Amino acid sequence: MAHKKSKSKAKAKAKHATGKAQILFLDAYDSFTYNIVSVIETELNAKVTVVKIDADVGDFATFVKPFAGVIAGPGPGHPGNPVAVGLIAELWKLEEKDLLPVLGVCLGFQSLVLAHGGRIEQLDEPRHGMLRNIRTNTQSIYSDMTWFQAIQYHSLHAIVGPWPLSMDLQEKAWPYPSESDIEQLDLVPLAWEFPADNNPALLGTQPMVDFPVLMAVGHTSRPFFGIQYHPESCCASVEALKVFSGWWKIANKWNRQHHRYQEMSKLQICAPPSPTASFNVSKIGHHRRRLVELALEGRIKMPTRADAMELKRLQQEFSWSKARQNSMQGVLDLIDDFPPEHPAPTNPSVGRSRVSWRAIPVTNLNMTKLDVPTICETLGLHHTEVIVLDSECNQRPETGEHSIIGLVDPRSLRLEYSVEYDHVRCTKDGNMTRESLEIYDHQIFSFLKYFMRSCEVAHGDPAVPFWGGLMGYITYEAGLETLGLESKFSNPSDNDLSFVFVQRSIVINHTKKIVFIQSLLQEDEEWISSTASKLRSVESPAHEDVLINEPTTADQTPVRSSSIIPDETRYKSRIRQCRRSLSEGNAYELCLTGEARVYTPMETSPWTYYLRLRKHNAAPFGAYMQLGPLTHLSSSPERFLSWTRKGRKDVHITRKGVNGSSQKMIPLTSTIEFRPIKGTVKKFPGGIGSPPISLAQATAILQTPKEQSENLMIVDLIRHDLHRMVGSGNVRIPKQMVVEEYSTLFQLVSVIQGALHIEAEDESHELPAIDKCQGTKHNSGECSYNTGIDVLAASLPPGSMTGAPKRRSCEILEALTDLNRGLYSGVIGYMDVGGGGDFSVVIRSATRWAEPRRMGPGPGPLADDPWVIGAGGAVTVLSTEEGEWQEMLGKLAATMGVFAPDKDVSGQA
Ligand SMILES: C=C(O[C@@H]1C=C(C(=O)O)C=C[C@H]1O)C(=O)O
Ligand SMILES: NC(=O)CC[C@H](N)C(=O)O
Repeated sequence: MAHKKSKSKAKAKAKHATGKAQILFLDAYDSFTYNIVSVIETELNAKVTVVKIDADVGDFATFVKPFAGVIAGPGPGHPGNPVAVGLIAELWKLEEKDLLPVLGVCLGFQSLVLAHGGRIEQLDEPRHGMLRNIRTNTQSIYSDMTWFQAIQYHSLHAIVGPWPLSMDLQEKAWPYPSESDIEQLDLVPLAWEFPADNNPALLGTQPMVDFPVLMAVGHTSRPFFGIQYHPESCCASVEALKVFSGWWKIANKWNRQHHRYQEMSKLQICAPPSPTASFNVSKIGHHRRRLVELALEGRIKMPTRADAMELKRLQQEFSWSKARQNSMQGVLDLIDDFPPEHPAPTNPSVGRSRVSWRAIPVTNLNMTKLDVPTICETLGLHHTEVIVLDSECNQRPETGEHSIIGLVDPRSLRLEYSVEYDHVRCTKDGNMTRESLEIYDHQIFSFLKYFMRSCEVAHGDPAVPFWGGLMGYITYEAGLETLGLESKFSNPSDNDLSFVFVQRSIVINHTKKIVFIQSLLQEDEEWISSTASKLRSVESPAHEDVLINEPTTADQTPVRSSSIIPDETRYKSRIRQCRRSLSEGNAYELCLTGEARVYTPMETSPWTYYLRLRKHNAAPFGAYMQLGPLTHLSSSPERFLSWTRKGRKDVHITRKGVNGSSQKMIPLTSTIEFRPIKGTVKKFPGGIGSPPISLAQATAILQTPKEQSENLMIVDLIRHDLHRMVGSGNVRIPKQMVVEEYSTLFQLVSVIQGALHIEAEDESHELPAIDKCQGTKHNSGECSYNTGIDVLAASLPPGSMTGAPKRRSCEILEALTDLNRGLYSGVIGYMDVGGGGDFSVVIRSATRWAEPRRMGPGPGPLADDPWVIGAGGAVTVLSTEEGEWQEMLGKLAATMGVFAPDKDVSGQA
């Protein structure tokens, strides 16, 4: 009894201030890291600290001491490459006295094997996103598990002892190896993938190897384990997850036996700053600011554990926060008439301004032709600067309910940014000021978050997704910057991000047939009324059934144009290079793209091309954008990311007060949604005009391992991006791999949603727990909160346009290109003053930039500036050169067709 008591005391001590055991995750820049973190935090009730493999952690043995265990994560590259594994290799060098339990996953597993006398070889047929039956020896980390299904993401495989086993050995009874084999080895196999367990009926394909592949090992004397597969993938069986609790049980036992808990409980975790921390805008919230003020005035002592360093840090943040407030005040002053009295950025709930709006039901107006083109043409918007997010065509309730027309005029405030500079250009009426990003952590998204927070508006109609706010675009290169990568090529226009503050807008609800005319300007009744009466004057067409598909000027045939498409030989050679990278284990999927250029004569207006595009290639995320040097026509089927305005959902979270008491609160929640597309089938295999294939035929093609694995990899990548921002256990997949039909293609679509709990710092009446403030130092970021803008910044560029793992994929693709992607592969959309946002992926689109010589005020692009049309597709190890080339051409054709090219000059782009 006495023995039992002391044991539980030790256990309790092991738990740190959060009351949870601490696990270290060494992240090898993978795109599945936070999916594993989520499983561990939810299944093991532990707190995970994520540290990059190249972080500066000082003495490694000292650094790992406070942790109850380590996960050595998956990642790109070879385990023998010190750069690929970084700190993971240090685990195996720890002295006996410093040992602690480790679970290696994939790359981490391979590193474990390599460090203990095993070999690493390349598989002939790498498996990326493949479901496999895996058989265990039912012991060690697998007690009670005989077999399960898991996903594999590896090109390399590990070999220990005399294996790989030949086919005939596989027939022998488990367990392998024999006792005598074990004696000579440091590592014993714990799980295998046997070809016989993975027959073609399960896989829908031939088994890829004819020998068993090692799936897990355990060290014979040290607390080291490793698994080759991915149990955390959304397509793995629930059974597969048990390995984590199996490992945790052993880890706890080992820690107890080695009296680690007593020591751990005395130690502070000292990890480099968290990658999950949100941008600085909210880091110093209202109450913390007050706290610092009081401390500075000497009226309070900083609560326990807030030492002099912490106070100094807060003090600095405080002064930077003041600087940001001043800078933002200057920017807000540029906005006409809005808001009348700026709310203090730290307390936006005070003095929120109102949206003036008027809703006009189409039926009341007796108009049957109030479609997007008609509205634009009636109001004369089609030949001016304007942003039209057009979801009228091919609508699905979940994507195509609203269209948004944002009016732009010279008095509108524009915010522009280039990755080359550390400032935002704020332009109004042709006058430009530069706001330094230094006080925003050099982060444009931090500036945007602060800006949006500063002009938050309440009291609009909750049924309208956009009341006004920023509309515009973010290029692929601006996305690369968020990953810490630099593009070799600069954007021709100098704008990697461009938003306009839209104060007058028209939102059309296509399902309910209501038009909302809205203004953020004070006393803008006159504009609202005159717009309403212009729309009322639209005459009903004689035939009502031609609404969407027959826009007025769509069939005006454009005059001759010429085009350049990517060079076949070069593109195919790039496909081969992608496949080589995949085989070497440097990536799991790579979204390769090419670019076509179309030269059109001046006579045909961009609006005419847009009308043709929306007619012939209708899509839920259509867009027409005339903004400064840019003209953009889009028929994108793909939502990148949307987030709802924050609202109270019926979820309770427990929050710790300063005095240690815990309180239940209903958090403000924003629902985040990603809608990636991966998997494409042409609808007209014999060319446009030929007989289409049916949905059932397309589904049969899209339900093959090639297409499904392509989609799965991106779903897992997005789950990771989202888990990282919304926290463990807050991500779900309401739709997985559903076939959707579009004008010229069938696509495989998944929907991933996350619940982002926004800590209501401003609304709460108590000081935030200082514990949480310190949390930012080690990974929690809990004292501030993330918003949709943080999720946007943390998820660019769109995973479906990069491949996985994202960062390494971008590097590989960058080396394979000789052009920047610009707006293609970027995103366009809006951030609403009410707090929501929605962005689509820029694909199936055409973009025309004015040459730099004509930049600045003046006309937009001229006719001799080419339309740039990007297209591509995901290359996996199952891709063929011809298949990928054709897929890219198919996607190009859908957009290029609207320019009616009569002359193709191949070979230069
Ligand atoms: C690269 C493109 O599309 C991307 C690639 C897809 C695929 O590989 O199946 C599907 C949709 C997009 O995420 C493109 O349209 O140019
Ligand atoms: N998922 C991983 O960790 C992959 C490990 C290694 N790069 C491979 O491809 O085999």
